[in-house]
Amino acid sequence: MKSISYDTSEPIIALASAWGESAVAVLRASGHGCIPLLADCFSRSEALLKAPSHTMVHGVLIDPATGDAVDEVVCAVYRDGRGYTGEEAVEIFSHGSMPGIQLILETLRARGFRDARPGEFTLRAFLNGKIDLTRAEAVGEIISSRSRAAHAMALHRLEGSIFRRIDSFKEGLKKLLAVVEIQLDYPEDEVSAEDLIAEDDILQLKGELETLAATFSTGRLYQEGARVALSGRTNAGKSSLFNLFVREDRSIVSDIHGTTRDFVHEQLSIRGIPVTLYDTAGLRHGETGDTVEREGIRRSGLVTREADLVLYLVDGSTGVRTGELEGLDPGKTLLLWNKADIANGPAPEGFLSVSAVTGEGFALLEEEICRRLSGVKIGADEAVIDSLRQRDLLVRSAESLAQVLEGLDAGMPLDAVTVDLRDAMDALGEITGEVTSAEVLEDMFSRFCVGK
Ligand SMILES: Nc1nc2c(c(=O)[nH]1)N(C=O)[C@@H](CNc1ccc(C(=O)N[C@@H](CCC(=O)O)C(=O)O)cc1)CN2
Ligand SMILES: Nc1nc2c(ncn2[C@@H]2O[C@H](COP(=O)(O)OP(=O)(O)OP(=O)(O)O)[C@@H](O)[C@H]2O)c(=O)[nH]1
Ligand SMILES: [Mg+2]
Repeated sequence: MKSISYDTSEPIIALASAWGESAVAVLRASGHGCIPLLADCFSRSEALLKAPSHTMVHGVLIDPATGDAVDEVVCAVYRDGRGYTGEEAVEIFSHGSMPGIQLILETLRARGFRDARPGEFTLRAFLNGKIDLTRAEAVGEIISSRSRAAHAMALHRLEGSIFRRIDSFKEGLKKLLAVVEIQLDYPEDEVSAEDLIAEDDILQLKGELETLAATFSTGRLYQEGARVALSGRTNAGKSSLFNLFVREDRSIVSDIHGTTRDFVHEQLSIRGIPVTLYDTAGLRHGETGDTVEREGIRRSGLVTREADLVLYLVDGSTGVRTGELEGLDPGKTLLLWNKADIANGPAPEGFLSVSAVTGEGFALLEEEICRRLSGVKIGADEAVIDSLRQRDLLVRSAESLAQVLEGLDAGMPLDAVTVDLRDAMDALGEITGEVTSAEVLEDMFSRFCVGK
């Protein structure tokens, strides 16, 4: 545990801001002795050496080999045990010039810094006990978040929401294990596992683990988004509804059947869920269009098949054609009764009434899309996971508890049941990083960006 194939005591350096021209760039240096190393190539060497933690020093970086100025910078100083990495660190705010950044990196490499590996600053923060693994993962998740909702959820995790949940699960298990382990020390007392372990407690804990594991699909949804396709016969109003969603005249609308020839798509956000919305070529029954239209319909069919949710529009002024709803997958189809403003009658059972022209029913439609995609409603302060690693470990922990319950039912001896209890505990320990192999750490942090 905690033995990584590269040296975590060496001073490291990396560009922390994006690689490119910018107003100001940030370079991070971390590791024992990095302040004196930098002071050797700084115009105000004494000021840097004496700077208290969490203060800034302005000066000029100088190449000590030549005495040439490298760049005018501001250094932020973090003393041992403080700051992000929990070790001596300096952030250099330089001009955001690409050749300038390269020159700084070269100068510092020559002074004994080595280039940081991806995620190495965060790895050090973990190894130095500044953050647990759920928070370390949250840092990566914040950076890669693709929607505001995903960002807010990841920030919540950085603030410790998952850590606290796991910790409370661990507390519950710890109490159970304490009782059991005392008993194991006195094998002469004949107490059965069933007498010691309350099945209800295990059942409840198992349920909570499964509930948290299940939030993974929500976390993924808000991060990766969903594909939603508009489908239906020609002239049903798909392109009109598409334009209402994207709030511009993106797709051509006309009363000519077969106006949309090829699918069109746009990115949008529906109640915080990133959605790729597709407008497709309308379907014709009986009559066949020209070859271009047929190819458009074929391509649209592929889009519909791949979609997570299909909004199937029926023109409410002409109604449902016989057989037109056959072959739709009810699991991922939302039936819409469009043109409610001029429809002959109310929406039939199972249809949601909307009008792409007046906007009637649109808010309800958005709500229904959100409900259908996420399945569950997530409160603002609820913990949601977005890590496959955490999900798998939660499932493993819950499975171990299932084993405990089976063991109790089968009248298994106490020591056998204890093995499963301990495994449930170990899986939780892996989530926060108390028991984690070097391979897991290397794998996790290698997916971070350099400089993080
Ligand atoms: N300049 C800068 N901005 C940054 C970061 C950074 O490392 N540097 N961060 C990196 O991701 C994020 C913020 N994370 C940080 C976490 C801890 C500390 C820190 O100095 N902690 C002190 C306590 C400070 C206090 O008293 O509030 C400590 O642990 O001693 C700083 C930034 C985003 N912005
Ligand atoms: N009154 C009314 N007219 C609508 C509504 N939605 C669409 N229309 C009209 O219906 C006609 C067809 O609309 P489109 O959005 O082009 O229909 P489409 O489903 O994309 O048609 P294709 O691309 O041919 O498959 C247009 O004249 C629209 O103005 C609605 O809710 N109410
Ligand atoms: Mg169209």
